[in-house]
Amino acid sequence: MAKAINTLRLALLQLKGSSDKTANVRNAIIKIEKVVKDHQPHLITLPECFNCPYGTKYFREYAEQIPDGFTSQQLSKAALENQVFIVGGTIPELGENDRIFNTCTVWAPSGELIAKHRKMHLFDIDVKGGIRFKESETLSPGNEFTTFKIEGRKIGIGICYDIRFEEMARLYRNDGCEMIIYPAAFNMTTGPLHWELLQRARANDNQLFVVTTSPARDLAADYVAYGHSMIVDPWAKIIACADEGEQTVTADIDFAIVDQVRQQIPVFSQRRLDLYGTELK
Ligand SMILES: O=C(O)CCC(=O)C(=O)O
Repeated sequence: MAKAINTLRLALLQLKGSSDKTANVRNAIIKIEKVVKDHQPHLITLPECFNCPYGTKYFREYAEQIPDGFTSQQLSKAALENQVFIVGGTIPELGENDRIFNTCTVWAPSGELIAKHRKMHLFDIDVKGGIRFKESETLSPGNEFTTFKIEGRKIGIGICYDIRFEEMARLYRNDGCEMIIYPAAFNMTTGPLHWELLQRARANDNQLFVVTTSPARDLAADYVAYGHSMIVDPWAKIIACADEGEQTVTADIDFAIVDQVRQQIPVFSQRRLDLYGTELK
């Protein structure tokens, strides 16, 4: 069996979106080409809803089939031409029975679709004086956990609100993941309160890397994203963080840190599984 790599170069593309799908996808492709030329990453991540405005009234109009739709085809081509893995943020997916999902695709350097995650926990909240959002008005939830391997390292995928559900992250840890990637778009109410906290909590609880990629903040948009795409290591240290604007963040992920933390603070083997547990149904 091939030996797992220790260092993974990661690039997060915090992209500014617009209502023009073709322009949004083209912007992503240009930024992919540039970061590959400048930094040669193994893996590139894109934001939640990077090809459309984030809002329930937009999802059906922008929805595409996967992998036959325009955005999938462009990401597949970009992965192949640039010889890079791409976690393609999310797009509204037109699925079976005319249902729409908020879906993340993962592309290998061969151009092949190697994983697809449909957001499991829909973002339905009503914070008085803050934000009301109800994805379930137009979206259906996914029912599958999603992992993929890159150079021998297992990575789990969640989407934005999924990060609030610690059981999901724990199940990924139980399954051997060393990183969880969440394309995400927090907002100006919950972002300042919970964005960093949740990432550091999931990283600390499960002793793995947590990676988020947000759209850039656009004060003119219906939904103003918080930005601050981030990489948190298994000690819960922030090792890279964007500001609010359109920005590319790169970092070398040292997987040896996963083993160090797990050996030095062995909470995983110290859990009282005789008294409690987190099980996949
Ligand atoms: O959980 C939050 O506060 C934000 C979640 C969100 O924006 C999303 O799921 O798209």
